[in-house]
Amino acid sequence: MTTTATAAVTTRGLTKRYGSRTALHGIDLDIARGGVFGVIGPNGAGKTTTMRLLLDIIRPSGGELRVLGEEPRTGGAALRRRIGYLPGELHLASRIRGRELLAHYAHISGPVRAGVVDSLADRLGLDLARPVRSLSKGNKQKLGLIQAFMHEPELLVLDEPTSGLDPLVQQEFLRMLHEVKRRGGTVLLSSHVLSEVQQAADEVAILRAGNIVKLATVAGLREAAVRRVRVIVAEADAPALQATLERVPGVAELRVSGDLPGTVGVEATLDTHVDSFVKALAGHDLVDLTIEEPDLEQSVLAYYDDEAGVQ
Ligand SMILES: Nc1ncnc2c1ncn2[C@@H]1O[C@H](COP(=O)(O)OP(=O)(O)OP(=O)(O)O)[C@@H](O)[C@H]1O
Repeated sequence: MTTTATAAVTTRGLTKRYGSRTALHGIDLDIARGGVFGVIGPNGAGKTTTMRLLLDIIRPSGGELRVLGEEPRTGGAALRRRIGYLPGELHLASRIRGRELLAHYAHISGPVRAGVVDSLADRLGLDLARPVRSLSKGNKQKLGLIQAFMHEPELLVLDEPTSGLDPLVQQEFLRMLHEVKRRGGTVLLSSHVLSEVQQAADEVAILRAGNIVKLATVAGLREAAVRRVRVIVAEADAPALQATLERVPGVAELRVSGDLPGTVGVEATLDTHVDSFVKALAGHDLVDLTIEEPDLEQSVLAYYDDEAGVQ
């Protein structure tokens, strides 16, 4: 397999079968270093399976896989120390305190700089003196995040990282991701929640039933997403305006109405750049123009659909 020295993760034809069930149907991924890569998809899409393969918790049934230039199967403890991992399901039932548990993890993950654990606990609002088993779901998740981040690994693999976190803590988590990026680290995170991926990630893979159905930059998704536009035009000829706007590429659901005296109302959806639509209105006297934020959720959900084409 040809891998670039800079790739954080490369997979080719990565396949995973559990008995007769195929969870991953040969996926190809290239995750460059120094960015945040999001994997989204419905339940059972294969997000957790992909992450567990990267960590060598499970082994592929076929295909090839490199993580930080190494094969997870042979990378051993040395490779594991370069990665921070937050599993999707944390089982923390121990009587020991958070601080002791993190000290135990630090033996496995490798050196942790002085002050890092306290600083992370402070930022996330976690009391490290409490027994782990007495922590709420959200506080357990914070402990999981600290153990993933504390040794400042080159690659963070985070399975549903914000699950159970309140919005303020989520904001702090986003700042932590930006800091990882600034120091040249790479983050791979999975989520059900598009808004989270949208805020955090540069690129996304949409997984469905073990296949990648879309690979895109978040900026590209936004550009291709449908926006709703509303315009009020003064003193226009409604049928003529309708005819003009119908010819604009990417316009759909067009409604032109002259209900109010002296003005014409226009509503439409746009699935391309707003430029040609706005230019088609030039020469008219606009009373109001509203272009809504693109509805990314809607365009991503379309890929969850059975009809969506497989890339
Ligand atoms: N240990 C296992 N044994 C058998 N089948 C499994 C096992 N783990 C996962 N699967 C199956 O593999 C498929 C992918 O599961 P996976 O947990 O990777 O999906 P996911 O995208 O993480 O889903 P979710 O969003 O629900 O966490 C599913 O059909 C699941 O039932």
